[in-house]
Amino acid sequence: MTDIAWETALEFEDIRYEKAEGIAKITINRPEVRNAFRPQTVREMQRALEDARDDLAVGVIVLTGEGPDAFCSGGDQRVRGDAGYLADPDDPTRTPGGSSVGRFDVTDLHVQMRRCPKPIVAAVAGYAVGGGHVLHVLCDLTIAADNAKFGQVGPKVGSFDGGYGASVLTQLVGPKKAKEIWFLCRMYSAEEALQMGLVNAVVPLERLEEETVAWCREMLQRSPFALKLLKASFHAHEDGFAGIQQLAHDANLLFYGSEEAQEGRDAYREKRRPDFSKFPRRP
Ligand SMILES: CC(C)(COP(=O)(O)OP(=O)(O)OC[C@H]1O[C@@H](n2cnc3c(N)ncnc32)[C@H](O)[C@@H]1OP(=O)(O)O)[C@@H](O)C(=O)NCCC(=O)NCCSC(=O)CCC(=O)c1ccccc1C(=O)O
Repeated sequence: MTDIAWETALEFEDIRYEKAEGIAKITINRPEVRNAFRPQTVREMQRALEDARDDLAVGVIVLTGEGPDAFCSGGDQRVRGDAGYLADPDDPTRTPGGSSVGRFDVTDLHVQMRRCPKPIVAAVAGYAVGGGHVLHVLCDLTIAADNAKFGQVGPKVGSFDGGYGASVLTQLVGPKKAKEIWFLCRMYSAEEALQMGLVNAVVPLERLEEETVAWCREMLQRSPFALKLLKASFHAHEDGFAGIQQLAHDANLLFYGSEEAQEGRDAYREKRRPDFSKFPRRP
């Protein structure tokens, strides 16, 4: 039993989005398909993540799946088209945007999770499979229930994720193990996942939320800006120019708070030449 009072933050169809004590929780709520995501699910998750990012009261985000059977089983294979995913409820041959050419909606979600300045914690019960496994890999931390099972199934079902699904997995478990996971499509227990560095902790199923909330509360005690910069720093070299851009813009954010930067701004507003002579040329 968790001593936290979740309150609905925004209403959605495929997900639940709740908040409490500075924690935002996104729950994929499609247990009838083991929490597989369709394009609408992904768009709702994007909207919730955007809200959690912008809410100054939120410091940590939890991603989880409804029920004990699955965190997420990946893309909903019932709406998989010949070119991505097609899921306009009024016309299953079209995407929600109206095009009859499908798209991979999760690409943007992956980037959003990666760039989100707040830690994202996966709470995994049951299966984290396929595109669902990639979602937990992209979370900053993963707490697993003892019934969790992890695996990639792409080569079994005619799919693969050579993006973050391969590169970040390699960072976590090493290239040999990452290739084993993708090439053989085996399932791994929570204990095996812990041993290979794929998850941070394994707890009894009934304690999953309690433990996840405890980790979140601990992070909420830490400096939010330090956590934001740490996350960006961890990703900087892996994400190339995009990673450098994030760190550089964060540095500019800090620079804006300095007298030196303010002299430039004030001089422009006051229509005078800026005087930077009093500022040190730092070695
Ligand atoms: C997850 C299982 C191992 C769970 O097994 P089990 O507990 O025995 O339950 P089942 O009886 O199999 O399933 C119950 C029920 O759910 C339906 N279901 C389960 N998963 C899916 C799914 N992914 N899509 C649709 N429906 C699903 C299942 O059919 C049952 O329904 P019934 O009506 O009762 O028959 C097992 O269920 C399983 O193996 N599931 C399939 C896993 C899978 O193949 N996932 C897709 C992998 S490919 C993928 O995820 C896309 C990759 C991707 O996201 C991506 C990658 C790179 C770029 C872009 C993208 C992108 O946008 O998609």
